[in-house]
Amino acid sequence: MIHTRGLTRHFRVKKATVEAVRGVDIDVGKGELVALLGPNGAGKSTTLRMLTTLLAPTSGSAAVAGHDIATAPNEVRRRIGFVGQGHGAGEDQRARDELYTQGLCYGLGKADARSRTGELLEMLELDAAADRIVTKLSGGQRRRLDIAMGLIHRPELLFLDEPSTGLDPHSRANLWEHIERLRAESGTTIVLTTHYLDEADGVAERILVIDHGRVIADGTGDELKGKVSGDLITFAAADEAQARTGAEVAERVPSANSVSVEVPVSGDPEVRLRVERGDAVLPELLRSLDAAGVDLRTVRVQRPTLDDVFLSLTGRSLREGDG
Ligand SMILES: Nc1ncnc2c1ncn2[C@@H]1O[C@H](COP(=O)(O)OP(=O)(O)OP(=O)(O)O)[C@@H](O)[C@H]1O
Repeated sequence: MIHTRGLTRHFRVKKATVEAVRGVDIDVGKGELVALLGPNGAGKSTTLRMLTTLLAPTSGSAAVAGHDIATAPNEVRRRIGFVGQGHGAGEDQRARDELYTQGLCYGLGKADARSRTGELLEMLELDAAADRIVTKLSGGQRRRLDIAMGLIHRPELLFLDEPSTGLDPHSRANLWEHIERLRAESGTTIVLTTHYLDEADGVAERILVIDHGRVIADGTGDELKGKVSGDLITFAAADEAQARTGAEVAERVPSANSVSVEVPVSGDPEVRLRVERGDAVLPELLRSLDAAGVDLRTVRVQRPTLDDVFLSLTGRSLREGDG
């Protein structure tokens, strides 16, 4: 559905060149739900704008929905839907009219535009809001209306640029339910951008991690996390001396690395270590800590997160740029 090779976009800003996207190769198959994950300014939106023919690449090529973005942009546009970061819907129309007009703009006949409008209002649970003026809709309803607008012409491929930004947690969860249902019902291929780790992890089947204009990792959430060295074990001891003894014990765990002791101003001192398989080493570690007389307060084993993945690839936390 998408094949890009060496896709690149530079911007001239005063006398400097901003390399927003630097030689990106992306392959997305039919029916996939793929997230482009990266911090602000990574090049996600610029990539999407090129794939949707809104922006010409500086170099490289891309075929989208079977057509070349440079030589057949109209063919591409006919087959895709794009929901950008702003609102697509106007201000003073009713939601239903907005959708219907959009259908006519895309060349649907009147009867088809009317029935498609009804279908989408139902699918995105906008029935109750259908006769309200667009500006009176809630943030979540407005975003769902944007998505309905992007879907009016039954595109094979839908691009969503940061669809949940600005929504409260409840509306975000609700939006994702709708997107997942839409996919299950229509098989639409979906490519979205996000800088929310939990969203990429929870919703996407495949994640492309983007940083400084390049794809630096590509895989399922589990595959990406599997590349990070191991699980994190954290245990709290009754006092600092015991925590230090605990850290010495932890150092002897065969696969242990990055053993550290953290002594918070309030609360119990903690020992952290990375191990290959947390569940496999925990029984022996607990026995050894007990034998060394460490009075344990709590123990946690955490699988790596996507933030650990990003940290191990870039040396920076994605959360630092999280809005
Ligand atoms: N029209 C433009 N002119 C100049 N520079 C631009 C333009 N559009 C984007 N950039 C720059 O290109 C880089 C990539 O921006 P882009 O918007 O693609 O990032 P992003 O990953 O989508 O970030 P965000 O999550 O903030 O939308 C940034 O440094 C941005 O400032």
